[in-house]
Amino acid sequence: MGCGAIGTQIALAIDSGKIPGTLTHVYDTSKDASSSLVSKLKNKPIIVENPHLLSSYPVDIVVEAASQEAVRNVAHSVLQNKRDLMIMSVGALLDESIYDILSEACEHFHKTIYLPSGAIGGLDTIKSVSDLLESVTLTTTKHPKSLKGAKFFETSKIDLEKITTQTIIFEGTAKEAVSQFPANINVAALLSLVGVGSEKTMVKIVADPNTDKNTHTIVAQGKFGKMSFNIENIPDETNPKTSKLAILSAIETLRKYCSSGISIGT
Ligand SMILES: NC(=O)C1=CN([C@@H]2O[C@H](COP(=O)(O)OP(=O)(O)OC[C@H]3O[C@@H](n4cnc5c(N)ncnc54)[C@H](O)[C@@H]3O)[C@@H](O)[C@H]2O)C=CC1
Ligand SMILES: O=C([O-])CC(=O)C(=O)O
Repeated sequence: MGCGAIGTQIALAIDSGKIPGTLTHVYDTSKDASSSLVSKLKNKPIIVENPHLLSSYPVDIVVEAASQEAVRNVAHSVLQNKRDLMIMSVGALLDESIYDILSEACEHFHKTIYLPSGAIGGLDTIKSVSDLLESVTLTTTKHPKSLKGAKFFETSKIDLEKITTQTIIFEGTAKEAVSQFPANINVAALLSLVGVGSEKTMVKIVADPNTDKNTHTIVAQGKFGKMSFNIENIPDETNPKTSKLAILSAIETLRKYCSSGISIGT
């Protein structure tokens, strides 16, 4: 579900055998996007007419790489149809009612939702010390063009076109960040879910016209000590909002899902 930057690369990884699975069906609200994806593949999946059909076939897992709205509309029915689900638009899960409904559905239908680490690392360590955490902060720096189109700019006076030096665009909680920048800061949602929650995880978003990277800096402190994690991601060529690592992390999660053998890491 979602045939953009992430969905296309996942499909190509299945087609090339890197992920040992079969891609049977795809869906995108844009027919051009789904047709363009299918045209790139040797083994052609069926394009379905509505997203609920994806889980009506006997598949093992449905992969969401579309939008928070797609998660809100389709995630529950996927679990109800007894399919596992991988979610990239993790920001949708910061709505507690959605989180609770999906979490209960996982238990009820004995299914799992997979959230790849996306564009960051360090989630394994933060997860391990979660009971001892006192603070978690995330600073994300992107080129202004990678922040374009965010809901935040509908009401803000900041004009991205006029930014000439590093400028702090937003400072606040992960909850606010994810609602104002839904396509930019899913990583804040991931950090919130494994750490101190979305009201206590603090986020700073910086626009830097002189960078060609999507940089995420995480600092976590608590009764275990202090850790910091910095990553300078190369953005995807087709969608500069999305880092190459987010795509690779989705591919690795699915590769692991489709493989047996030794599993390394927390
Ligand atoms: N967890 C993480 O670390 C990361 C998550 N993301 C998120 O993953 C999602 C996909 O990212 P990209 O592939 O880079 O985006 P993209 O914009 O390149 O592609 C998204 C595709 O989904 C389609 N789409 C949008 N709403 C839809 C819906 N309701 N149902 C079906 N299709 C729909 C669009 O037409 C588009 O073709 C986005 O929500 C993005 O914010 C992106 C990067 C990192
Ligand atoms: O890919 C990235 O650098 C992060 C991103 O867009 C997100 O978390 O939504």
